[in-house]
Amino acid sequence: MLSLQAKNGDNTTDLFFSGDEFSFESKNKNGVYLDKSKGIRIIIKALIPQGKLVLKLNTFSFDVFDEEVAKLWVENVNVIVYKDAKKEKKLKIFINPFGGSGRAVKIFNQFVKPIFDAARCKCDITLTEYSNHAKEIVKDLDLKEYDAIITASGDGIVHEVVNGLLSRDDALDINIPIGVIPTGSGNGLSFCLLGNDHGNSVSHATLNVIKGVPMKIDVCSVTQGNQRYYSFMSINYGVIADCDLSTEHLRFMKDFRFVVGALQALLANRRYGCEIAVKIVDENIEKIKQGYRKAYDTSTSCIEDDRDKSGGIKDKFGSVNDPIPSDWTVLNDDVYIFIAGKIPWISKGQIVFPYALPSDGLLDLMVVNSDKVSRMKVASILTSFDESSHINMKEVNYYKVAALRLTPKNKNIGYISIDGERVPFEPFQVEVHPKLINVLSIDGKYAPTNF
Ligand SMILES: Nc1ncnc2c1ncn2[C@@H]1O[C@H](COP(=O)(O)OP(=O)(O)OP(=O)(O)O)[C@@H](O)[C@H]1O
Repeated sequence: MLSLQAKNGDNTTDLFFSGDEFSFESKNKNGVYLDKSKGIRIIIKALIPQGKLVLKLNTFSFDVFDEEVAKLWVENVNVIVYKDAKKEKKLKIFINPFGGSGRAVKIFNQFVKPIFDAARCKCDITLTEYSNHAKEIVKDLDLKEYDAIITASGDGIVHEVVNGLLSRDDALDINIPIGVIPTGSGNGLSFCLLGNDHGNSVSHATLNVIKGVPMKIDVCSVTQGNQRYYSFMSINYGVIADCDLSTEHLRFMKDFRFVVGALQALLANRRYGCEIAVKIVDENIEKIKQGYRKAYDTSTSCIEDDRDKSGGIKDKFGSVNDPIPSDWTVLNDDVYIFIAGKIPWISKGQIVFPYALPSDGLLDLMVVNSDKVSRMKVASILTSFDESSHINMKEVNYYKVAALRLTPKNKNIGYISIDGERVPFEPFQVEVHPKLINVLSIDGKYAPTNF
């Protein structure tokens, strides 16, 4: 990232330059001033790669003697740098001071804020004070005041922001994008946007916010009892839900807590009884793989948004309280793993759904039945997500579905989680709503999963 300033008398000129890693700012009266006859000094603030994982903010300057040439150069560079992205964004930022290992505020002030300042973004910051605080604020936020809502947190605050936006009366007309700065322990959405190497890098994530444009993504509606939740990431029952929710007290371990959770669940030999009913669209893994590749290469994954916008968000398959539609398939087995999701990564190195697409109108579902599967095999499935080799294992059932319902059978064995947040241990139904939310993305895609 570069930040340029040019000064000529007291008039500042908007100067921006960058290749892939640059953005700019013009300078105020404190900038170094060269007399007009001597030219213009251009100050460049650049995000320079430092090693593989971090971008570091540096400042350079050079003098230009012809003001017109300087302006032209800067204007052209500006177009290259920002492309369609809005410059100097006004950001509503939520920081969860207790997310991840509890260092979000320090990380934000030290590494994120200086980059936003260099790019002249305006930051309106709220430190979340309790669970659902961000959701409450977003529900009543004057969205016209901002260009994006940013979470400096894990996926929990993203979930709150999504739910806050979609519980508004104007939910179907909302275009404000969400940007993510990964300071939580999971950070699944950040990995989807930035890939495995940079998903935990706050400097890359900040650059993604600065230079990102809105990208539409699907969101799932989940009905449970008389409640409705929205899920952008995953819905979990079985070992993976246990990994997350039984280890909340181990947050200091960062993502290693998920390993501890898996060991606990397997040693306890828990079986998770349930009935799963699904509206299957595809269950042939080769066809699913080809569909993903084609959609990814040609960017044709988006289904048309032809929803009727009157009367808010409507579930076309009804709710969990309705009879199961007759064309759904009922899988009546106990499971070790049940996870349905809309995004490839659920946390660092955990590419559970390598064929998930942001806006194909479908949910990816993975089920591992507990019949005839050893605990060793479950352990090997859980440790295969980094290379997504689980999709080739015969014990793993991978589906593309439009909707599903899960009814737990054994009372209170395990947890049910939506985007990592615990919900009551009761039946739930999920369906996908295409293109409901925008996220900021530089290239309009999730990172490739390469599998
Ligand atoms: N001040 C607060 N006190 C207690 N809980 C909070 C506070 N602010 C937010 N929360 C809750 O903390 C939970 C976790 O938030 P967040 O996603 O930021 O971190 P994380 O759990 O470390 O990351 P991940 O969800 O990816 O594992 C959310 O459910 C949110 O509602």
